[in-house]
Amino acid sequence: MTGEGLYLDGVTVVFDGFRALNTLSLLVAPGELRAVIGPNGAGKTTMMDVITGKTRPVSGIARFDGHDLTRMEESVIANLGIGRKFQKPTVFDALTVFENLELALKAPRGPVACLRWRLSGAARSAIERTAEQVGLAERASDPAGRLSHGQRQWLEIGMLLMQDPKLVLVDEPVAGMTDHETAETARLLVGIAGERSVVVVEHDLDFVRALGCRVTVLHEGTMLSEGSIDHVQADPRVVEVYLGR
Ligand SMILES: Nc1ncnc2c1ncn2[C@@H]1O[C@H](COP(=O)(O)OP(=O)(O)OP(=O)(O)O)[C@@H](O)[C@H]1O
Repeated sequence: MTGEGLYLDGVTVVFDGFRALNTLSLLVAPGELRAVIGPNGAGKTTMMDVITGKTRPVSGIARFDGHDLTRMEESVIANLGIGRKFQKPTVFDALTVFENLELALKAPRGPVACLRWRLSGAARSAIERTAEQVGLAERASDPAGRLSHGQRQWLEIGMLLMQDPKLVLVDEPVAGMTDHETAETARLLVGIAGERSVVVVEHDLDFVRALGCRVTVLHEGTMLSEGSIDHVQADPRVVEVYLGR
């Protein structure tokens, strides 16, 4: 992997005089998997919003592979290769798993281009590879509407992967999942990092432990602690504001 990765330094976001982010700094290396935890209102969503260009900081640096994210439109940032998965999946229930992945594939745009668009062998293999990667190869011809809650989340992660992103942001992926699905999701996310950076916001600490990655704890819009899950769980400041509650 080449490039600078994600670089936030001194990022401050103010809503009506309230500092939702307060000089937040965060470095995520190319290929790194990072978990972000913190109490409600800590600024996790706002941080993701700054990275995708939805929210503008009043000060600080936000860069991805050297590109200044604070000056780019959301669509331009998406085209840089930053993909975001929200909590609620947006898959098409009537289409099969394969068709959902096909739709998400970078295809030529415009009506004429679409008419000429035929699924090439390479595209088909990419779809099959992704279905395998997200544990849905056996379900490729089933309508997405028949998938379980967890499988739908994986399909949406697969749809993001079809765009070949360099950075994937994932918001509370295991909320509402069974224990088995949660364990599988950890395995899936570990598997997709390496080729790309992955930032996961999550409250479920058993799941975060299963990710086996560096953990950043946010509190009141800034970084409170960072390190292995054992390190942050033993940090008295983290216990006081988050774990001890
Ligand atoms: N558009 C907005 N206008 C005003 N205040 C906002 C806005 N968006 C977020 N905030 C405030 O900023 C703070 C940080 O919110 P944020 O949603 O980023 O926290 P979070 O860590 O994602 O919380 P949660 O775990 O509950 O999702 C909160 O106090 C929230 O009320």
